[in-house]
Amino acid sequence: MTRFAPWAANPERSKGRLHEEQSGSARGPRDPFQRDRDRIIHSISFRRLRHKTQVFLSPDGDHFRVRLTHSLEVAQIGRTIARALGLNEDLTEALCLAHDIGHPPFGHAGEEALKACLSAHGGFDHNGHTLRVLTLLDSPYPRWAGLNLTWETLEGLAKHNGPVAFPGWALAAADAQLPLALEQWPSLEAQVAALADDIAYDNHDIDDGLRAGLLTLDQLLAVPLVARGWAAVQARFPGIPPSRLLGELVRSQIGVMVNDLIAESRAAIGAAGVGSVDEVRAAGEPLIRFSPAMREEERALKRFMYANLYHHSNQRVAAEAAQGIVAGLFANYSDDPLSMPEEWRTTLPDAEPERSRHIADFIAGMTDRYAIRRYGDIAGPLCLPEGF
Ligand SMILES: Nc1nc2c(ncn2[C@H]2C[C@H](O)[C@@H](COP(=O)(O)OP(=O)(O)OP(=O)(O)O)O2)c(=O)[nH]1
Repeated sequence: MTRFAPWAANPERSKGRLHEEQSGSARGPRDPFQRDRDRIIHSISFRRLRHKTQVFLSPDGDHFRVRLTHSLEVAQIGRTIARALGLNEDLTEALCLAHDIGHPPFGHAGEEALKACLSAHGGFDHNGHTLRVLTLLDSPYPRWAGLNLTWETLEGLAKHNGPVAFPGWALAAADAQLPLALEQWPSLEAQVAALADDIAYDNHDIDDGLRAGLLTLDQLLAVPLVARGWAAVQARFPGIPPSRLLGELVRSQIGVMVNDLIAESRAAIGAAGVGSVDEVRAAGEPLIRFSPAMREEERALKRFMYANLYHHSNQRVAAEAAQGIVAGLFANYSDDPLSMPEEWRTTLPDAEPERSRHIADFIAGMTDRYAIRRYGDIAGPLCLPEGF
């Protein structure tokens, strides 16, 4: 008897890997999606996420999220939703853990800078770069480049934001290697990973924003979802000082969003009558979703967070400095490739666009602190603005 609902991705029916591998029990009794999850956890690019920006650049404070802790929180939320809906938890977890592996140093600021550096050579985006890292750059195996993940894991990462009409350079290259049906919706496991991502950062960014002193509770109460949650928390804990209730506010808001998503998605799956993952892909709409009311409230929360935290003046100044570092590294390595480490300079292609892409691959793999160090080697000691 199968352990999964009929609409779940079933490892026994995986479409397989680009390079055939011997099955067998030599590496433990694990199915293909468990092995993908484990490959990601053991990869160098996953470990580097511990020093990559989530919101706060190269944070000094040990309590702020970075891409690694964010990915772990996404995976926790994703597994909860997957289990409630009878989905494959291992595939969901693999997708949640890997979804940000393509992020360059300094988060969105670093991404914008690399996009500009590569504007004449196909651009840069972190989702496409995730595929490039996992299919080409991170290569721990003797016989092929990349982690040789299953089709389902690559599909889910390629379509993290749904069907892709116009794949960017890196995604198109991965799709040419192993066609990923980019025009279709991905599995429900991938759809869960995408919304678990939103639930995680909507909430942990509130927590970090308050901790950093860039957000205040009074400001946040202008957001209807938060105001309702705060009233409920206060009613449950009368007489407790507000500072002791902030953690409870964030915790309970995650629960409210997760419960809404599970109820709405269960109803959507039932109404669509899908009986297989192929029918999920052909459904023509996402079946993992918030209720219309929660979707509106979540969008309002995001608008608030962009205006008040992500684009806060402190953040903007720090982001400009980060962009200067990434652009400076790119310009330096373009002019003087010999200043790259041996493994990068000896494999540098002569012709464009491969040459610039190679330099961008090196920079995108850097952690925040490594990028700061390399830039310091080139430009001398750095005076970084507040917010770094
Ligand atoms: N400091 C700062 N953080 C930002 C900015 N834009 C987004 N973030 C943060 C907020 C969230 O913690 C996180 C969301 O970005 P992600 O790359 O993880 O997700 P996004 O929805 O942008 O793309 P994705 O779903 O991965 O395709 O990054 C920004 O302009 N400045």
